[in-house]
Amino acid sequence: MPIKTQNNLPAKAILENENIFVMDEDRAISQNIRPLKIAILNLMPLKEETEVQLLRVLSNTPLQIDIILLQTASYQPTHTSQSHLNMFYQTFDDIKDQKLDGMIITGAPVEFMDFEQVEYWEELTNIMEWTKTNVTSTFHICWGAQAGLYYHFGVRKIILPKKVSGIYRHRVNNRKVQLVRGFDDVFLAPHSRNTESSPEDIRTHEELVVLAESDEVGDLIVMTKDGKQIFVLGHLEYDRLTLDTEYKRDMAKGLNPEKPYNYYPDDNPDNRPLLTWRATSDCLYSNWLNYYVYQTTPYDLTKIR
Ligand SMILES: CC(=O)SCCNC(=O)CCNC(=O)[C@H](O)C(C)(C)COP(=O)(O)OP(=O)(O)OC[C@H]1O[C@@H](n2cnc3c(N)ncnc32)[C@H](O)[C@@H]1OP(=O)(O)O
Ligand SMILES: N[C@@H](CCO)C(=O)O
Repeated sequence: MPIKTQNNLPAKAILENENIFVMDEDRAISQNIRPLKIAILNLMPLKEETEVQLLRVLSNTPLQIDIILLQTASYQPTHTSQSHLNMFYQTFDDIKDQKLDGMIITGAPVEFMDFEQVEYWEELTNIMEWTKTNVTSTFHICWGAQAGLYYHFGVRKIILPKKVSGIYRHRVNNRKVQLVRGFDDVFLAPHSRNTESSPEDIRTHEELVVLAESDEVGDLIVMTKDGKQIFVLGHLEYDRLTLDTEYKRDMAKGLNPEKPYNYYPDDNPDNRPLLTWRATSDCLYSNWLNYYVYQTTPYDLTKIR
């Protein structure tokens, strides 16, 4: 660490309570290194929750990170207060003349729409196109990953017969690749989605490599061979209770959801879920920041190609 954000960002206080923001500004300045510039295009409706989750995983490295929070301009979010957005968020227009070391494009609950129906699709595709020349490595999550695979590689999105929700077992296909260095042969990771990116389309594209997959729910980690684009089709950033909240929300709506798989002790929703994916999540984000961002990015950002 440390992560540099505006001091009054609520996520900062939450993570300080977890002892995450451990280095003070004076020490950070005395280190005399260039902080990494990482933008988070936050497409999730519960933006503050996502901020906490992503800042937590990004903070598990010795690197200094400057965070830029981005919202869409062509779609105005409705579940995050305007004052929070005004205070902490910028739009693509504000930063498009900069170069960045890394960018994260989050998930979004728009799976059932065709990509082109999503109100900010044109803006998102402009951003994705821009990342190819202005960002060292871009990390896409869940719907953001499906959208990136579709935009960059034409990988189709397929609606599943029923929602995938739970903690699934995955295997690593090639542990020598740096993104999964330090992973165990098998590991657990959350998924929460009603769609998947076509496994056939992914496998027929020679630029794409599948690094981790599950017999039950398919692909989890896909990347381009050059590491410039990472696609994570699950939610390793999720908190202990995120799937629980989604399940109980859908119960309350009368949607009769299935219990998240392999999640509650004794499969009983009254029991506190065990956190079984945090070490993997920390390892994945640290590997990304280290090998695909820090070791790859030029000291002079204008030299990104
Ligand atoms: C597949 C994945 O990537 S998983 C990630 C998504 N998961 C989550 O977001 C989990 C948390 N979300 C939730 O629990 C719910 O979405 C809630 C409770 C926040 C809101 O649910 P509802 O009120 O039923 O949905 P609502 O119709 O208001 O739209 C929800 C979100 O869908 C998105 N959305 C809806 N319509 C559109 C549209 N036409 N274009 C673009 N985005 C849209 C927006 O992100 C919207 O939230 P926002 O306006 O705050 O950005
Ligand atoms: N994670 C999402 C899936 C829907 O896009 C939810 O259950 O809210």
